[in-house]
Amino acid sequence: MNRKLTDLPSRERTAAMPHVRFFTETIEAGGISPLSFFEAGAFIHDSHRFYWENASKTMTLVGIGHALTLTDETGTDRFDTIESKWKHYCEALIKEDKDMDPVLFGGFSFDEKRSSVPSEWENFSNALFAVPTFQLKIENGKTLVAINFISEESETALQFEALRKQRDHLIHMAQVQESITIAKPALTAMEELRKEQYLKAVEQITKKIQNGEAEKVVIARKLALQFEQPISPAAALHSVSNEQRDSYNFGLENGTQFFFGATPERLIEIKDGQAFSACVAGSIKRGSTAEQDKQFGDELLDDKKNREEHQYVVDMITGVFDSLCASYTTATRPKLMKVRDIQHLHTPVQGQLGSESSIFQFVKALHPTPALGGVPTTVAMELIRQEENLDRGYYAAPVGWTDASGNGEFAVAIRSALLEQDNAWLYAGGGIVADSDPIQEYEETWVKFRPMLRALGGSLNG
Ligand SMILES: C=C(O[C@H]1C=CC=C(C(=O)O)[C@@H]1O)C(=O)O
Ligand SMILES: [Mg+2]
Repeated sequence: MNRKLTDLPSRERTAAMPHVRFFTETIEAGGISPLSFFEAGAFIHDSHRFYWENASKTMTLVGIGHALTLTDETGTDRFDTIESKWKHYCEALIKEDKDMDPVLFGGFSFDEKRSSVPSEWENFSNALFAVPTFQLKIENGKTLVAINFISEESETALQFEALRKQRDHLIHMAQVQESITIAKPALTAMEELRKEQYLKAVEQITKKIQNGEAEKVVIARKLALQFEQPISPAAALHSVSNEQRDSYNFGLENGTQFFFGATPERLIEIKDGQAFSACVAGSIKRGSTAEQDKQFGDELLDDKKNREEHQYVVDMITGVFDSLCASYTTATRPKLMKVRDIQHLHTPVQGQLGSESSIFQFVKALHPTPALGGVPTTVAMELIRQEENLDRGYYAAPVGWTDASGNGEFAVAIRSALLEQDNAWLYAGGGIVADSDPIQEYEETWVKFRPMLRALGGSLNG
């Protein structure tokens, strides 16, 4: 194989990292349903799968099995840790021109200071990323399947041949045998956890903002759902893929747990030297008629509180682009972003990448944007820890992928849920500013729970 070194800037090898060789081999396959491939993967590599569908529906990724797993226990340096580990492996990559880049897919925790209170997120470290053993990518009408294989050994031909056989079996199952389980088990219980504490927190935070202790703080809350049967991750993905045609639909499997969602909010996309982000903050529900929908949208565009909530996000993201891009452009005023269950104020930002700016540097500089944290960021983070007192886990944090060439895309994992067998935890929050009203913010979180309630079969009426 001709060795093609990736052109990532070389970085001194992390001493503790093993000396490895990173093989990848791509074939073009006939039509494969990504969800059938995901489903078939359960028979080969249960508990180590991922799914990604971009919002524009131009690219779908499915990962089966872990050729490489990267985690972070430090918390504070989780972005740098994953970036340096990934660069180390990329430098060992051996690929031919016909091969697609291996992808690294995963998510980060929202907060480096994890809650000491036991929570459903205990089995998630501060970052969980994987290079899949079998990687399906559907883009530009092409269906590509790659084998990724990392080894410290010199003789790997037999292992690679065995992987080719598994790959062919996986493709055959996905094309011929698997049908997606779309059954939605009946909901047996739904609990609003600590509703009164949430309302109290919004009231307290609003007062603190009025007293000048902060300008904006996002406060979230949680629903706990119980079902008659365990929920199939493939069925959950099948629902969001059909119902949420304008969102990033994602799923990350970790043992018996599955974190998935349908988020409208891009954090950063890097493609061929261009950087793209989206300021999404300020919300109103969809109307029940086209006329009412337009009326609500116009109301949102003219609403002082929501425009203020939105502007904090624009100021912060354009500030990051100013520092990491050679140049950037943005819109002078927000437009409406209408997705299935809600409409938002939306200001896109686009820039020409600066020479040393990587996707992980953007993720580190952007997270948390004021759409998920607040202003000032450090003050808002402390107030979230004190008043919201919820282990957000990977909710509202960056989730997405990058490849060996520095391209990639991350969204923020809102409109999301964590599944474990017959349990589900759903998360939703909202930006609190001086003019916030606790009941209106509470109602807004019900609108944001809708995508996951719809996908899981819960009542949409709050
Ligand atoms: C924090 C959430 O939404 C954020 C993103 C868009 C609009 C928001 C809002 O209007 O409050 C929030 O900043 C969530 O959906 O849980
Ligand atoms: Mg809001």
